[in-house]
Amino acid sequence: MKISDAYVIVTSPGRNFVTLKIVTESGTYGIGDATLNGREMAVVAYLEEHVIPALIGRDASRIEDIWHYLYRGAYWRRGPVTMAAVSAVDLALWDIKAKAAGMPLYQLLGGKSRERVMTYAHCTGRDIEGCLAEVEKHVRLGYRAVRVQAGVPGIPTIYGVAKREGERYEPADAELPAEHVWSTEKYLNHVPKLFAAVRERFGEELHVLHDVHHRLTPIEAARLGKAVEPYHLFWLEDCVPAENQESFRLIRQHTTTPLAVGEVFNSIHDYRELIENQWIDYIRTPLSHGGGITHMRRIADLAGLYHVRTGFHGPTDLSPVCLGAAIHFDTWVPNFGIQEHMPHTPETDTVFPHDYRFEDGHFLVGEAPGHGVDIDETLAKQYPYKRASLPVNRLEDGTLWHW
Ligand SMILES: O=C(O)C(=O)C[C@H](O)[C@H](O)CO
Ligand SMILES: [Mg+2]
Repeated sequence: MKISDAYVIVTSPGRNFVTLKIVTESGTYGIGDATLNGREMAVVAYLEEHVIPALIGRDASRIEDIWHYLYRGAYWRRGPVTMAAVSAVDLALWDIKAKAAGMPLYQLLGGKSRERVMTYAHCTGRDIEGCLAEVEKHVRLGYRAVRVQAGVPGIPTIYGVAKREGERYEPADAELPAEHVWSTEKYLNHVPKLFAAVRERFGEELHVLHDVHHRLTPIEAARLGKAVEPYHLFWLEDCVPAENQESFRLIRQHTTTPLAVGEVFNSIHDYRELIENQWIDYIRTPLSHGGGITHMRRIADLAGLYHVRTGFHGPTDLSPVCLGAAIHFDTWVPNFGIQEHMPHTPETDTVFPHDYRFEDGHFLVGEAPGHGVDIDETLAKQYPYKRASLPVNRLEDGTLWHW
């Protein structure tokens, strides 16, 4: 199964996506997602200049060897650009292997551990009432789990909240980074009221999640975790920037609120202390940033030893290729927790035909050989790349903060 061709497709059906296609001599091909939101073209250059020339002629069935060849061969190791490129190759090769075996990917991984994959929806509002209206809508659509984010009085633009009621939230909305303003005190004083309102309106059973998006210090995160314990969140996500894994020791000492982390991680080494010390409850790294199936299953296995479960990142900036592969992984992985779901635009869904389905708050895996997602290359050409950046955050006095 020699690799005879490989190329990158950049398309922007509503937002930018980078897709790697690997073709073998027999004509069987696989595709992988290489999208790194706001830094897309860095991965394109990495793949075209450094990876594709080294792939041609290699045996596509040797996934493990190719993974180590690309990881060790770069010498520099890890990092989001390298790992997005390695992930795309890995996803495309698993797609090829499963197609060659005539099996859906979950079968190659070890078969089904569950019938369906629970997913959570994004519910956002300019204020608490607006957010509750979105929760109501999503509960009616069948979701058992919702992520709630609401505007905070005194903070003009905040992470996770769409500009207008009913609109989709898309953070990479400007060519150069938009500047937002952040106040920790205003946020901390307001946000527990949101969870109180959700519990009062929707009762105890609904799973409620929230993303702090890296904005607090450890002691502030501890205060928030403690304050929201009566509302028993499914998880509190990215409550602090997590480069310093040790900071989770302090948070954990103070609160029983479950913690999720890792959407910006790309290696098992980013997680080791967090998992081994049982400081977190959910791992968030998507397959397209964490080294593909080959590396993410090692992280999931390590996590499983410590009762830590998966809760893969699934915003619109990961393409349907990543989501499709994730649904296979979620269907197999023994320590599954939940899968994030932010629906793609109809244009994106047409550029990437797929066989996964959403039904009653869950994803159902498809039975097509491979990961079940393809790309319509002719249609993709109609949506050229547009530069788009994620925002930055400043404190009210102008100090640059975490976005
Ligand atoms: O979906 C989430 O949990 C996010 O935090 C989304 C991120 O802001 C987004 O992926 C940044 O590119
Ligand atoms: Mg997040």
